[in-house]
Amino acid sequence: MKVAIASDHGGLHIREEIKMLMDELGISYEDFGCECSTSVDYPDYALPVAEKVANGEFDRGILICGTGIGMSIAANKVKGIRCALVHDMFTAKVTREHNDSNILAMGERVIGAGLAREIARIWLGADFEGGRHADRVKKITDYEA
Ligand SMILES: O=C(CO)[C@H](O)[C@H](O)[C@H](O)COP(=O)(O)O
Repeated sequence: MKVAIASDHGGLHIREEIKMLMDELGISYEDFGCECSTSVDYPDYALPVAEKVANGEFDRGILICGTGIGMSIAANKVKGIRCALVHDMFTAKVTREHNDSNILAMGERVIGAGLAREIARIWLGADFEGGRHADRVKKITDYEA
């Protein structure tokens, strides 16, 4: 699995934590910034990552900002993206199993690095169940088309 990861200035610390986790898990990733701790605009990071996942260059994406909301709103504008904003471990699992989410968004001003790490670990390891959930996801992709 190849993961594209990015954050704005509000998500720098969790981004580093998730990169350490992926190193430990042997998951290949590319970091698309931001490079600085000064203020940047989350769409400049969410949209390129979402496009790289949508076009198949990467299998999954992880986006972090202050709340995760801006990143998720922007990413979900890209056709083919199902970005889930997650701040608990139950939802991390179910959004993979039921929604086949291909981008995970989290907010560093909402949860700590330890919980973010567990959420990412669960989300990266969970599989789509298909079946009735595939019919529901297809209704979304049909609408997009
Ligand atoms: O988009 C967001 C809010 O939904 C993100 O949390 C941003 O990180 C946040 O808006 C940045 O705020 P700042 O006051 O410019 O640091």
